[in-house]
Parts: sequence; structure tokens; C-alpha cells
Amino acid sequence: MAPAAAASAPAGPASGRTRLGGMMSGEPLIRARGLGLQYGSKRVLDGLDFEIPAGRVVGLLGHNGAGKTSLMRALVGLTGHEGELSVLGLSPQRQRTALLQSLCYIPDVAILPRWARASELITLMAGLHPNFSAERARQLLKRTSVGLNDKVKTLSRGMVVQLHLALVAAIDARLMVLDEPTLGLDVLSRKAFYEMLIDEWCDGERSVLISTHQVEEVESLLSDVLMLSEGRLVLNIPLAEVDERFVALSHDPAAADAVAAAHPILRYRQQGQSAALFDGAPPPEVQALGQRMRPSLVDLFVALTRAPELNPTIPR
Ligand SMILES: Nc1ncnc2c1ncn2[C@@H]1O[C@H](COP(=O)(O)OP(=O)(O)OP(=O)(O)O)[C@@H](O)[C@H]1O
Repeated sequence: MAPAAAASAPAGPASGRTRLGGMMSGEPLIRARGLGLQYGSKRVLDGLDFEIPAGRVVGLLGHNGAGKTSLMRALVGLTGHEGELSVLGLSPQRQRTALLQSLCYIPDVAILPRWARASELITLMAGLHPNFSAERARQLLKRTSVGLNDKVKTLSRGMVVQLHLALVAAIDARLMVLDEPTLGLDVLSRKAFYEMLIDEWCDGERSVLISTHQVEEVESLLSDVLMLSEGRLVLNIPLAEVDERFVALSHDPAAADAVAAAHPILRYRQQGQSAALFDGAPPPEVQALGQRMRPSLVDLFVALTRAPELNPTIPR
């Protein structure tokens, strides 16, 4: 595959920059070059190059074991890495304490101390985090069905997640890293979670990196997608550019051989029709055999993360 497009705009001229904490304005919030990670003899992340600028909602997608959690752990300094990694202008490993002032990381949103009341958690957070606003947390809690006096052990899983997000979103940070935040939630709770995240935390300057398996559901929320397969980045693209790069064609079954000869990265069925997905435009005579459609993120995911032996047309 062609080198992945950076999910970022280039940084502005150095002369126009001002310093914000550990970084210059206009610099990406995350910058990785040749990022790798190995556990024993197992290579888990391999040569990742990407940037996440300010104001983005980035989906981190990949099959089970693709390396999503490992990447997030490296980003927040919980594990070592090879290559260059800068998060908010800091080295996650060497400057973790400073980094955590401006970064929220939630490995599992549904875990809070069962004995605590919501009001006690707010008091606790106010004591722990210098950028936490108790007033903001109380405001955010009003969006949920959780009362200030409710104890965590009396809440449903969906309510715990809402409470956790209210607490975290009350931190004035620049980057939020969420590892499968809606795991185990029903569709209404997932919707409520993402609505609160987008409405209450994303302000055009902050960025969020979310890993999830619910690819269809997050497609409309994301500005960019990073896709991992077996520790490698197989896609790094703003959603707005998917249409320019990938071409999906629905076609008559009679055209199947001619379409297949143009090496689609995926052949599938869409609304009862045969369809093919191409990385780059197929020749005009092939395009004329079908109708162009918008490729979905799910189709891209299937095409780019299937085991190579099942998908020999994908260049590795
Ligand atoms: N501490 C560890 N020691 C050894 N191997 C590990 C460790 N943590 C993760 N791995 C391996 O690294 C690979 C990537 O795991 P990781 O948890 O990052 O994947 P993931 O994409 O988050 O998966 P999932 O979607 O299932 O949560 C897997 O093969 C896993 O077995």
C-alpha cells in the first residue's frame, strides 16, 4: 500500500508559533516516527508513523490483538517503545507526570470504587488533579441520570460509564485517550456516552483518540481513522478523504470477472448487489461497469485488516 496519509495538517510556520505548556501551538498533539514495541520475542507494534493534531476525533481501529491497547499504553507512558514518540510535546516515558496534567487516559471507563458516592468522587478528583473542576463535573452530571448522592454500587454499568465520563470530562486537558470506552454498553448508553463526549469535551482544540470495535457506530463521529493490523498501520486518513482515495463500485454480476481483473481490495455485497472496493481509481472502462458508492469504514476495515492469506490482493 502507498504510504499512509498523515491524519494531520502540517504545522504552521515556526515564526507564528507560541509556546503552550510543553509544545508550540500548531504542533501535533501526538507525533510518532518509527514507533515499535516488542514483548519478549513478539513484535506488537511495528514502524508506526502518524500525527494527531489539535481538534480531531480519531478512531483507533483494529482486530483483536492488533495492538490498540499496546499503542495507547505507549502513548501514556505505561510501556516502553522503540522509535520517536512525542505526546503534547513530551516524552511519555520520561515526562509522564507532566504529561498526565494535560492528558486523560481511561483504560476502562466502567471501573470506579463501588463504595463511593458521585459527590465523594468529585471531591476526590478535586484533590488529585490540578486541572479538575468540581463545578464542571456537577454540571456534566446533570446531563446523566446519576445523582450526586448515588453510590457507584447502585448504578447500572451504563450509568457508571456516564459518571466516569463526567468526572474525566471535567479535567481541563488537551488530549483524551479512551480504550474501548463503550464495551458492554447497550446502544442507547453508547449513544449517550458519545454525545456527552462530543458536546461537552470536544471544543475544536482538544483531541480524542478512541479505540473501538463498533466501527459502524463511530464512523459519523470521527474526523480521522488510524487502522492497525498485526501491529502495523494499514490506514491513516481523514474521513473526509476516504472518498477521494477509495472507490467502491456496485456492479452487475455479469461484470464480476472484469471487475475482479482490476484487483479490488475487497469484493462484497451491498444492498443485494455485487460490489468491489478499490484503493485508488480503477481504469475508466471498469468504472463504467458499475455505479460508484461511498465506501463505508466497515468495508475498509474488512479489506485492510483481513488475514493476508485471505486477501492476497492487499500489498503489505
Ligand atoms: N504484557 C504483555 N506481554 C506479552 N504480550 C502482550 C502483552 N500485552 C499484550 N500482548 C500481546 O500484544 C498483542 C497486542 O495486544 P493488544 O492488547 O495491544 O491488542 P488490542 O488491539 O488492544 O486487542 P483487543 O481488541 O483484543 O483488546 C497481542 O498479541 C497480545 O497477546
